[in-house]
Amino acid sequence: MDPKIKKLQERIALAHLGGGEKRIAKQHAKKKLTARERIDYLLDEGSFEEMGILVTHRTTDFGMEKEVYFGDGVVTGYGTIEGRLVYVYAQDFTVFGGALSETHAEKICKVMDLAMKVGAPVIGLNDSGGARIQEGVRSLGGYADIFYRNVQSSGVVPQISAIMGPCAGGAVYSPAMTDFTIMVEETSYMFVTGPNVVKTVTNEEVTAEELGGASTHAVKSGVAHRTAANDIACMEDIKKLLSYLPQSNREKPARLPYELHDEVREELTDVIPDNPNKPYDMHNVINGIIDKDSFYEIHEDYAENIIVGFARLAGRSIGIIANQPMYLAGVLGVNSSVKAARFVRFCDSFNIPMLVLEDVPGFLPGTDQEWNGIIVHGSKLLYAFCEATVPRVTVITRKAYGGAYDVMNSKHIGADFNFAWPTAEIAVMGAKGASEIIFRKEIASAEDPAKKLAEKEAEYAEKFADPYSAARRGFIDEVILPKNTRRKLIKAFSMLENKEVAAPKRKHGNIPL
Ligand SMILES: CCC(=O)SCCNC(=O)CCNC(=O)[C@H](O)C(C)(C)COP(=O)(O)OP(=O)(O)OC[C@H]1O[C@@H](n2cnc3c(N)ncnc32)[C@H](O)[C@@H]1OP(=O)(O)O
Repeated sequence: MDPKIKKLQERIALAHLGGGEKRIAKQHAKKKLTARERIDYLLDEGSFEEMGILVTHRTTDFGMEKEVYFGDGVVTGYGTIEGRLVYVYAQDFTVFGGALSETHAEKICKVMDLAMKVGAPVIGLNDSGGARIQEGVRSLGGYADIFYRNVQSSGVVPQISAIMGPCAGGAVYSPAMTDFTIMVEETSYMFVTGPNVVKTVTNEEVTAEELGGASTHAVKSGVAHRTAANDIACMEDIKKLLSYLPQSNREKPARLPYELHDEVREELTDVIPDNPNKPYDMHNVINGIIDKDSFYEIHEDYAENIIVGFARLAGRSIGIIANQPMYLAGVLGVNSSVKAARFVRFCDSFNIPMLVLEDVPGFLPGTDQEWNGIIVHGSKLLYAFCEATVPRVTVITRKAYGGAYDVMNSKHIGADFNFAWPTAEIAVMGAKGASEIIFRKEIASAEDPAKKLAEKEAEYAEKFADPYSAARRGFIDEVILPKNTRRKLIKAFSMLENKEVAAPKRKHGNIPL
């Protein structure tokens, strides 16, 4: 063989070996795939084109010149998923524990820059011990170069992070600034400071899993949008998520071919209980409206009083934001407001129409909420809806009370089409609370105050606990039968297909943070 060709082939073979067979075996023993195996599962077969396979680090401190690996601990390049272009980087834990060096960061930045120029998603498969300790500040600079690009790319191309091993210290901020973070159960963790530092500083004893494992971040902090049982499930999940998204903010999401045959859904007729205080599962409403089995939920186990996720409606990708009466009666709180606001902004950035399903008795009262800033956090959701210019449709299924009525995509803040079911109650507050305030004196001076309260409650409910007062003013465009909701929404979103809104000229708004 030509020695020049042999030299190239040897280098490529070495690059494919990463940190060597022993370290690969260690990675497998931890039930983790290697960087290259992950890319193989993620991309269409044979579509991966690697970039920078021969890059090596430039460090000579601490004897590093003797420890050099082709690729320098990260596999980068582009390929396709279901035929659509994506850029990918996968950190290779077998090389210096996937630690990020100056050159490792340069490789990541290169694909991020290309993604911006071309307009295609970036997928980061993170598995790293953090900053390459031997490189000091050069490694920190590399992180900052990535953070800067995360922000420049935000709202331009979708960015998805999979956490498939350690992710600690400053390294956590790149995934946090991407659009979606999916964590692999039991083999991944994310924290700013690990259990040892926590013990030293606060004397708290906590395991890495408790502090920053997948379930902690999916349930308690909301840092993880989804979790996956293992590496392969994680790759499948990324593919599914991408199917709802456009390539960039310059496009609309792809519409799947769909033959209409099931627009009337009788199962929605009885979904609302007779007793207005009885909970029901809003998932039943969602599934009663969307294309079969198309709901992809985000933050499923976090702030469960609101549901957000993607779905398809006659093949069209939509974002759904829905109050969940099963949890805290569907009230808006600090966490649910932030969860929904972030999702609304994502949908708006990427031209994904939004459907709001509303059953909200108001904001969660209490010192905990007030002291944790419900005023600021609740206003994030209001702000996010107000600035959204994508097609926006609301269906009020039951309660729409108080300020929460305004916030949940009311007509007043720019919604395009607002439907209500006959079971809707659109009012300042529930009939009991309202009667206790406005008829206080009458009730107190009555012979039987409880009876009087019940009478007044019924009177108030009769007057306001329905959709008609709002419909008379045009705040509701149409009161519809639940079974026709799907049909009405398909038509409304189709009518809104070419919606355009000219935004005022400004650098950016100042969303309350
Ligand atoms: C932006 C600011 C930051 O990132 S500050 C955070 C800096 N990073 C750290 O403090 C984490 C240091 N590493 C660790 O604690 C452990 O290696 C972790 C990540 C927990 C993994 O443990 P374990 O699965 O047992 O693997 P291990 O320790 O045997 O490591 C595998 C090989 O990787 C290396 N490694 C690891 N981290 C780094 C790093 N940050 N810089 C350079 N090398 C690193 C280890 O030395 C080890 O190498 P080798 O395979 O034994 O040759």
